[in-house]
Amino acid sequence: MAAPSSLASSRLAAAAPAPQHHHQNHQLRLGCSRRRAQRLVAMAGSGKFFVGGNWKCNGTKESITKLVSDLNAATLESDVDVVVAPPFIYIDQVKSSLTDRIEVSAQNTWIGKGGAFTGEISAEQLVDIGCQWVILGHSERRHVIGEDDQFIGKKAAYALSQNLKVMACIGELLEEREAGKTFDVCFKQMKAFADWKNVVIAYEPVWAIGTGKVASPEQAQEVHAAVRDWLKTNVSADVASTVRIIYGGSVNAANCAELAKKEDIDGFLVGGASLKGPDFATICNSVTSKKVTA
Ligand SMILES: O=C[C@H](O)COP(=O)(O)O
Repeated sequence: MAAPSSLASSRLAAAAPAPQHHHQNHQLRLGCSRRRAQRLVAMAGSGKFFVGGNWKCNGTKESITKLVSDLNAATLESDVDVVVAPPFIYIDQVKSSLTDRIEVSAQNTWIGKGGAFTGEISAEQLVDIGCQWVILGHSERRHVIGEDDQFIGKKAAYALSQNLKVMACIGELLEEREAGKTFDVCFKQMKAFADWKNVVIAYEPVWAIGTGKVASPEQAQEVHAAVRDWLKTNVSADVASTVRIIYGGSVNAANCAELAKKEDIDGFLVGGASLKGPDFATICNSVTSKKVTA
């Protein structure tokens, strides 16, 4: 595997915590190469590169009008699925003004059917306004709001039952990585999700989110490969070979190309850089780096 070549990537990788050591790493990587060859065949036509923009709790009517305008004007490669996730109150505005080329996601949803749940938004309501996706299990909901695996798993099952597609987020805290628990944490979080059809997995190490300390391509690839291996063992070879595993955490226009070259990185979930239309378009178009090495 090629090391990051640009100065920017090298600096960012150096700032990140040390890679996870795993005694089966060599076998894992050899296995992944074989899996990749199968996966490209299985994914043909349906397993596009995927980039999501999570706008989090940012924006105003004015700034979102500008962002949508920039996105509408962007030239996007044809072989990338693009989704943006505005705050709830702007979804309708975005949905009605954004090109159909880009799908729209919520950042959360209620656990079940709507009703007397003050402040919540149901999956049925999201579908009603044309929203196609929902982000679930994001670290800010796990670690700031306090959502646990069981709650997240139920939300995912209900959202999928209502025909929303799901970006399912997993990822370890810094102290969990330093304790060598990255894989265990991610696998435990994945057990909460039962149905993998219409799910994209977003590996987002918590220490990399909003910190500028992006995971190195090797760090991200290592976890993505392990996640795929876990799916093969615990779900099915078919799911393992077709599900998209995207990386999130301080992805930007400068570091996306090196990350995209890794065989098990199928795209990105982008926070801060998704608020700038041209930068987000550059990240979407990093699929061209993927094609060079695939
Ligand atoms: O959902 C997106 C992630 O939390 C990444 O955010 P970030 O790109 O600002 O680090």
